Amino acid sequence: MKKPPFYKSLAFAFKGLFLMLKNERNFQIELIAFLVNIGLIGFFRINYIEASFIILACGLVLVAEILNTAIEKLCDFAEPNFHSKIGIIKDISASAVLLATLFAVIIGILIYWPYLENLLSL
Ligand SMILES: Nc1ncnc2c1ncn2[C@@H]1O[C@H](COP(=O)(O)OP(=O)(O)OP(=O)(O)O)[C@@H](O)[C@H]1O
Repeated sequence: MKKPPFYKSLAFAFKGLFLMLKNERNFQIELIAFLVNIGLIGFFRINYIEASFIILACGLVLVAEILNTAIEKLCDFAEPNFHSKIGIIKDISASAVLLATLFAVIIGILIYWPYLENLLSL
């Protein structure tokens, strides 16, 4: 099969992103969390390095959610009925999102804490 040109591959990827935005509730929530963080970065005037860590942590959660959704869809396609192996694959896939979220929360606490203390002590 002939490889599609680069711009078409890009268009397919954007189509995938659009489908995530339109159909996946968890992805929508995580995107809102990312936007809230962008607001907090502006509000607290967080420095560039710390802001980069927050953006990276949020980005990893979103990427993990996309991969988890792709694996879930592949599972549903391969085995539409209940199957214990499918359950294990889906649980492991979901654990990637959980772990990325836990690390993002830890990073958030470590970075925002001094700014919060500063705000509350004024
Ligand atoms: N075909 C299946 N066979 C066995 N267990 C399944 C199957 N489908 C789902 N499960 C179990 O139910 C859980 C939830 O699966 P589901 O596909 O609904 O994902 P989800 O986490 O609810 O994601 P989303 O909210 O994106 O749909 C899985 O982690 C798995 O434990």
